[in-house]
Amino acid sequence: MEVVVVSSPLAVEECFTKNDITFANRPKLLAGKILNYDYTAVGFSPYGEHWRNLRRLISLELVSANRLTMFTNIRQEEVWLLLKQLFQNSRGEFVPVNLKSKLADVSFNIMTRMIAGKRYFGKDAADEEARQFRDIMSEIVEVHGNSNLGDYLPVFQWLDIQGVAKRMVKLRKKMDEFFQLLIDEHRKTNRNESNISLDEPSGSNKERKKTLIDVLISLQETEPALHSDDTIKGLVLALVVAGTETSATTMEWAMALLLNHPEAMSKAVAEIDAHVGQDRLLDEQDLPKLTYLQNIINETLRLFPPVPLLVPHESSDDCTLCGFDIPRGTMLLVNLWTIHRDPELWVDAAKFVPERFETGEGEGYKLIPFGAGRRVCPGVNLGRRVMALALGALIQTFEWERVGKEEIDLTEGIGLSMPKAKPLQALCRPRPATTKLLSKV
Ligand code: HEM
Repeated sequence: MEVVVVSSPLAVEECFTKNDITFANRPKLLAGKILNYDYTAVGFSPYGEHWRNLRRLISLELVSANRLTMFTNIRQEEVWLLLKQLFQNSRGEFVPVNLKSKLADVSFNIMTRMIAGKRYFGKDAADEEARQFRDIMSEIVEVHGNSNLGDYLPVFQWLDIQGVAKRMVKLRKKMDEFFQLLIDEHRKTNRNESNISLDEPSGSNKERKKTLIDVLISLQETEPALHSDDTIKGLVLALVVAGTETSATTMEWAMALLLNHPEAMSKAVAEIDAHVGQDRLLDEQDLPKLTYLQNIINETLRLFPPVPLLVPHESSDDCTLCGFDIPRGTMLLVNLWTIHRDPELWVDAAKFVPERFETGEGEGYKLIPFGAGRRVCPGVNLGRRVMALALGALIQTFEWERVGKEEIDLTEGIGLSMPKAKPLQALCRPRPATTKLLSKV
């Protein structure tokens, strides 16, 4: 397979405007072939029209305005739980916090509660089911994080010298059984509870919740072909793979950058104090007013995009790109990392300057951390909400400091979504002005 790497905004624009239909496919990479093998509707699937069904389901059933509202309290509760834990640990003093794992817990628990009404991460998620899910997730991250040579050099496909294919086959079986049990459990509970309202907001962890799986099972009755168990499993897989690590790593990078730039942190705190105050916790309705906070997130996504080459695309037909002939079946990689740091496109490209977005510096195809065109990330609104809510709440209520005097090391590591090489540790203590507020959470 030929591979084309694009690293200029003009070429990106041509890919996702003139050639958007041609590049709407995904190549048959090993991860997609094996992990999604049985799931004919899976989003990452290159096959036929199936990805359209997955995107339709995500748009309508998870990230539509209605559904985002329905799941608001899950996002809010998970953020509050994090604040509560930090508050209890700190007892008013600066204490070290492993931010990487805390932010990952929030991100994963929000997603698994929306999907299945379950919390699988954190100290209180200690049962066997939670352990199994965490094992599956860490294995997915590991096998996806390491490139598979066979995807790029066909001779290695036969040899499987990295043993990736064997591991994936095993992992698929484990995952399939886990997700099937989850669906069966929901189906059984739904039968026993004849009158659950699907639009009723979800409650706390102890209550019966209306989850994405409930919604899909009910749709299965009316349109079985579009909502088979395989479709549901494929959707769950796509969401936990695509929608958790991405947000968690971005929040971790954002906190690392803020710790290295205390002036930006102070500005963000001042903005929150001005628009929200110190007598209540910020909520999602405050987010549109917090433009500096949004700029911090954009600047983080510019410097550390969690999907730095986008998910690979494939041409379904011959086409031309910037005057070059591109044959059908070519893999397209978009090098966002290079575009986002190109000194020809950005002033002080390597520096963390959230203010640059106040003057419209990121317009056009220069900043595309969520991709573009018809395969653009469908979770952009959800991801942005979760990140802004969690970061805003952490900044509003705690003072943050580096563990040592030296700057936080910003070296990138290897993983599913460009993680920090060294997990972020920081010191935090409640802000005097918000201690009373925290004690009520
Ligand atoms: C910081 C947060 C996130 C970032 C930076 C991000 C980024 C991306 C990127 C770059 C792509 C590939 C686009 C392309 O190939 O053109 C993508 C695809 C995808 N994202 Fe996200 N994403 C984030 C959060 C989420 C969330 C919260 C969800 C959950 C709904 C999600 C679900 C997906 C899915 C299902 C796809 C595959 C779409 C397809 O193949 O048609 N993402 N994301």
